[in-house]
Amino acid sequence: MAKKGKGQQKRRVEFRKNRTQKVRQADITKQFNRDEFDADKAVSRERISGKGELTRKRTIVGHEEATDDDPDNFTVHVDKDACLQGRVLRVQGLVSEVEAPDKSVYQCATRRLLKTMSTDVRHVVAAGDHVWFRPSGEREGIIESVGPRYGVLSRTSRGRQHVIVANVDQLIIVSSAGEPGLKPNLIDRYLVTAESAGIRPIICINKVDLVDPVQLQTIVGVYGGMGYDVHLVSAIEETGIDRLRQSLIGKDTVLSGQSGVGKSSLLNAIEPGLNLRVNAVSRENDKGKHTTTTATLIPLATEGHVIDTPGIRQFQLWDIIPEEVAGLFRDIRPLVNHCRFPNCTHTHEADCAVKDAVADGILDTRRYESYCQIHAGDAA
Ligand SMILES: Nc1nc2c(ncn2[C@@H]2O[C@H](COP(=O)(O)OP(=O)(O)OP(=O)(O)O)[C@@H](O)[C@H]2O)c(=O)[nH]1
Ligand SMILES: [Zn+2]
Repeated sequence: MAKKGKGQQKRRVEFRKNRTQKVRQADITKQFNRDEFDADKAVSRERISGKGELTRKRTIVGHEEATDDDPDNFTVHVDKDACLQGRVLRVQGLVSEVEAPDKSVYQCATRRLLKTMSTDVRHVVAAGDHVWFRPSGEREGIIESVGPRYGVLSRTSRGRQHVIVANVDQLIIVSSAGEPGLKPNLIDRYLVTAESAGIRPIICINKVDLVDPVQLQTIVGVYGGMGYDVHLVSAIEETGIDRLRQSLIGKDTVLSGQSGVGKSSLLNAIEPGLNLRVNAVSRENDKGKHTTTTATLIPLATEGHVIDTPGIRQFQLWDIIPEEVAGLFRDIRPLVNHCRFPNCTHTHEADCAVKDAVADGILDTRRYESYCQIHAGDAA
C-alpha cells in the first residue's frame, strides 16, 4: 500500500512540474491581446438560456447592406440618397434622439418594419446605435436601419436581452487612492464586466495627491502587467488629466465607480461644463420612470461621447455565470487548460493549475481571492 501511495505522489509531482513548465512557456502576458477590443469585430455575446453555454453571435438588426426580399436575416434596404447616418443619443419611449453628422439632433420614430424584427432584443433601437434615418419635418425623422452592434452593456430580463447602451468603446473604472480608500476587488468586478461585454477597460486611480505614490506601485504593476491601461490622476491638482483627456478623444466612454471617488471632479477637469451637462441629464432621468436604464450619450468637445446613466455609474455584474468568471480574468484564463479536471472551478480541486500558480507566485494572491469571491457570487 505504502509503495503504491508513493508512486502516486511521485506521478503527481511530475505532473505538476511538467505543467508549471508549460505554463511558464506560455508566457502569460503575450496572451493579452488588445485587438480583442477591435470595434470591427462587431460581436456581442449571447447566452443560450438555461444551459450556461456561451456562443458568439453577430447582433445585426436591419443591416444596411441588405435587401428587402431577405426578411429572415434582419435586413432592410436603405435609400442612402434620402437618408442620413446618425447616432442615437438616447431613447425615450417611442422617440429616439439622433445626432446627425453636422451635430444637429433629430427626434426620430422607428420604421414599423424594423419593429417587427425585434426578436431577441427587447428594443430595436438602443442608445449608442448607429442608424440610417430619413429626415422629415422640423428636425424629425424615421429610423430606417440599425447597424451592427459591438460593446454592448445589457441585462437580461425574463430571458430577453435588454440593451442599455450599444457601441461603447471603453469603460473608465474610476477609483480613488484615498477617501474612500482603494478597493481592488471592486476594480476586478468592473474589469470582469468590461471583458464580458467586449469593452476596453481603463483603470483610473484618482486622488493620488492623498497618498505616497510608492503605495500604488504594486497595484499598478499587477494591472499594467496584464496589459490594462492604468492612469494615476488627481482631479484637484490636475495631474495626469491631459493623458486621460487624450484617451477620450473620438471614443465613446462609460465612466463608472463608487460614489465619492471623484467622477464629477474628473469630468470637470477634462472638459469644463461637461459635468454640468451630465448632471442635467441625470436629474432629468431621475424624474422618468426608467431611471436605471435610460442611458444618454453626451457629446464631447473633442469628438466622442461620455455615456452616463445613474444605473451604469455603480453597476454590478450582469449576467455573468460562475463558469464564465475564470475566462474573464486575463491572468487566470491562460492557466485553466492546465488543470487536471476540465470542469475545475479552481476553488477546491486537486491539481489545479490556478491554485498552483498562486503557490508558485505566478498569480497574484489578491487577484485569486477576488476570483473566488466573484465566482461564489459574493457582494463586493
Ligand atoms: N484630495 C482630492 N479630493 C478629490 C479629488 N477629486 C475629487 N475629490 C473630492 O472628492 C469628493 C467627491 O468628488 P465627486 O467628484 O463628487 O465624486 P463622484 O464620484 O462624482 O461622486 P458621486 O457623484 O457621489 O458618484 C469631493 O469632495 C471632491 O472635492 C482629488 O483628486 N483629490
Ligand atoms: Zn483549476
